Amino acid sequence: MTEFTLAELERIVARRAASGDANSWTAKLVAGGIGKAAKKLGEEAVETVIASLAQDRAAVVAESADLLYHLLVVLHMRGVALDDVLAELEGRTAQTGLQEKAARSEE
Ligand SMILES: N=c1c2ncn([C@@H]3O[C@H](COP(=O)(O)OP(=O)(O)OP(=O)(O)O)[C@@H](O)[C@H]3O)c2ncn1[C@@H]1O[C@H](COP(=O)(O)O)[C@@H](O)[C@H]1O
Repeated sequence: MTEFTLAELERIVARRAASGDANSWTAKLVAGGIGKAAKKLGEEAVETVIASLAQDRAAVVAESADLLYHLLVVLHMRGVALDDVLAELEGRTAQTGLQEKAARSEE
């Protein structure tokens, strides 16, 4: 299992966004503005849907990776931390009372 985390990718995105590096896709996306970045995110979402409907596992993995990366870029541009999203998800889990059950089933 990989040890790579979305938190790590979030930090990379922040670093590359600020780099101004002409070779950086992240810097290019950020320089293009939220409209273009959000449109790209939408395209990646659609490509993920198409891949999932085609039952193409490799494509689902690749498109999901594109989707998560572009989501992190848009979150960065909007000043939303990944932690805020995770806290929202955690809150929903707590609401349904499933958090403890999930933890127990791992024991
Ligand atoms: N995870 C990604 C990542 N996923 C996708 N992409 C880029 O997103 C771009 C768009 O993807 P597409 O599939 O749409 O490919 P495309 O050829 O541009 O297609 P179209 O424009 O024709 O639609 C491509 O240039 C991909 O390289 C990514 N670019 C960067 N990262 C991460 O960000 C880090 C920093 O990258 P740079 O900012 O480029 O230094 C990298 O080390 C990676 O960890």
